[in-house]
Amino acid sequence: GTGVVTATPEQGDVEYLSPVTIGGQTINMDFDSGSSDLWVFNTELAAGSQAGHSNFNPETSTTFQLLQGASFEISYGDGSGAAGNVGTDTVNIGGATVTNQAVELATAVSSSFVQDTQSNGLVGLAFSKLNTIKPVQQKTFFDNAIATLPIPVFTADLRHAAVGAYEFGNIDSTKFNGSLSWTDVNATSGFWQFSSQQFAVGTGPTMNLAGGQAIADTGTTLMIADPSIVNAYYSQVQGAVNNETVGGVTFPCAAQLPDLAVDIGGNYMATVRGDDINFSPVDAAGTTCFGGLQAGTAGGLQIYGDIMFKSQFVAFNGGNNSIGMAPHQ
Ligand SMILES: NCc1ccc(-c2ccco2)nc1
Repeated sequence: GTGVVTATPEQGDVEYLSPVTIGGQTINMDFDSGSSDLWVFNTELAAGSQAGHSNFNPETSTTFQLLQGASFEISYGDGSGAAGNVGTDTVNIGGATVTNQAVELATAVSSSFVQDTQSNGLVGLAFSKLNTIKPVQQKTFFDNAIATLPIPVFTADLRHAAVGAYEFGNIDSTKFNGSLSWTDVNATSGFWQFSSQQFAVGTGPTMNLAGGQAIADTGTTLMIADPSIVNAYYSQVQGAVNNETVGGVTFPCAAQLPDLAVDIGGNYMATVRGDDINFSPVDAAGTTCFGGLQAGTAGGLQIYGDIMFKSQFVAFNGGNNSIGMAPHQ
């Protein structure tokens, strides 16, 4: 069957939370197309870490089974991480159900996760080759569900400061304008990765980024692009500066931000709305704002995170390893 759940943004669109039912217990979690572990806050965690969270209780789930001797340990690009034990249980996401899903019970989580009491774990939706469970790697929810879905797809419909949705096994064509543009994905790295070699700032000329590669990552808040793109973009924004103290580019909150179009696999130019690149104020007065577009390393993998998803409806096809995109309806 299919499954559909809400995707509710935290304050400031920092991340999006969706209800997941594990062994009959419903817990709000962060769906992350940039990683491949499903781990959850739980009653095995130290009380101080559990405080304020929804904690899965494996003892009250009649379907939970410990996976003897299995463990996980994951660290993310933002320096956060989690580690712990592993079991299996029935996981139901909006109706799409997997009866023997690996559920990773964190016994240690980094402080940024503890402090984010809205989020109680991650559902990894990248390729299973990135799963960190040892000694035997386990599959993602999507990998386990895919054969039972009417079509081998999940979609992300993320919105600025509004409730969106994740859907499994169906593409809701009322959620986007026109037709989806499809692009082959290179799954070698385990990410939903595609070439992204051209870009345009506002109504300006199309510019080249030879060899550019990017991933579609719902678990990253911002859009991390090559410095050449970031410099070209903010050269068009009055008062934009690289603010070392704050850790990225800031500009006056009143600035008029141009749109940014980026190439998706040579087939489609995805336009990211300028308004969404005005991410958040850094000062109480709301005078200086932090950019939703920030620089990665030159020539490195670009990370198209939630800033892009707020402009584009995205379908992830695990049947033929492709990604479909179109502007939101
Ligand atoms: N890209 C994976 C990811 C997702 C969320 C988080 C996170 C840290 C604190 C709260 O959430 N870190 C990394």
